[in-house]
Amino acid sequence: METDVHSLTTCQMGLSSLGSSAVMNVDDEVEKLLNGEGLEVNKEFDSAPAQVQAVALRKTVTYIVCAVIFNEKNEVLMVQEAKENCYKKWYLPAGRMEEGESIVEAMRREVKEEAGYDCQPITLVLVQEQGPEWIRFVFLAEITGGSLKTPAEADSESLQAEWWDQESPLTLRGQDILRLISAALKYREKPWHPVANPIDIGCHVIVQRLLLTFSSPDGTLWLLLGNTKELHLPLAVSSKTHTVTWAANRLVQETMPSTYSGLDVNTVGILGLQHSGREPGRTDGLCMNTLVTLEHTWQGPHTSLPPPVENPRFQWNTVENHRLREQIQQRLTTGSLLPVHSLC
Ligand SMILES: CC(C)=CCC/C(C)=C/CC/C(C)=C/COP(=O)(O)OP(=O)(O)O
Ligand SMILES: [Mg+2]
Repeated sequence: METDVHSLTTCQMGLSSLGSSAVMNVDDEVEKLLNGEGLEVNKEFDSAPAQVQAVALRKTVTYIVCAVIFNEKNEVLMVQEAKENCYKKWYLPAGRMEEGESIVEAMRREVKEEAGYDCQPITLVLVQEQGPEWIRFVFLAEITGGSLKTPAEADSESLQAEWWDQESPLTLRGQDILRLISAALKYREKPWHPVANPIDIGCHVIVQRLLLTFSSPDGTLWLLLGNTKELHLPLAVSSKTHTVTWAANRLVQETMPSTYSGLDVNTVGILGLQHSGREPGRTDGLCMNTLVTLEHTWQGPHTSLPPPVENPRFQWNTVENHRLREQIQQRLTTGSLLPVHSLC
């Protein structure tokens, strides 16, 4: 027990109170992420599967983009599919990202091809993932030009587009889009998280940068930091066999193995999503900057403190900078973050 207390006392030196450049670096990283900015992805990861290979679009990863666009009557833009397996069924403008595209370019291309309109993103409203093989990016977007695709313009991309009042009967290609429409409508009615559009920073793998927090009952806020070279927010690479957000669990498992089974790791949402697809095979990855909470699943004598770190490459630090602490706590209590749904 003494070891625990000692290690925690050592760690109670706060970010700012240390005053070193290493700590300033973390404050700086946190500040940028809270502002929705990105950070370059260092190639040295803090947690990764045994083999880390660059992901390749359409080979090891499929990104799907999807747009929810409303008109002034709150009708939603729908497209009638031309593909054999869903012929004449209706869906949101959506499709697979192509090599060399950014996420926004892919979304705009799909809307143009399938619905006839030019558009621009308002914000991402939802990211869904089924592990690193399938990730779907859902935008709330608005029209900037073009015209509704008519049946006379039918081609292999779609048969036509229409505005749907969401009540008239319509044969849908999949019920999955109802959740996407609701997410976009909720944001349109009340923008409940800051605008979150992709940040143009390339990465070769699918990785999470973690703002991994522990909150003590007295209001102390702790961050788990990597300490190799300089203190930094940990980077956890996803593995093929799990959901993308499971990488946070692996990092906790590796860092606090004795207590892991009594801990709850919860990815609350995304602060920013980094991607640049310009160099196929080299920048097909992405980095999700996520806000994650760690909690004890039961309450006991020592559960007001973060679980002891058993791996020398990591440490807990308290957030001493008041402004940063309040901002993180506010984002945690209001849940004002881009949601990420892990579907398997
Ligand atoms: C993470 C997650 C929810 C993944 C599953 C998404 C999903 C329902 C995939 C199946 C359908 C699919 C491949 C849509 C792509 O759009 P499309 O078939 O319209 O592609 P295209 O326009 O490029 O032909
Ligand atoms: Mg499509």
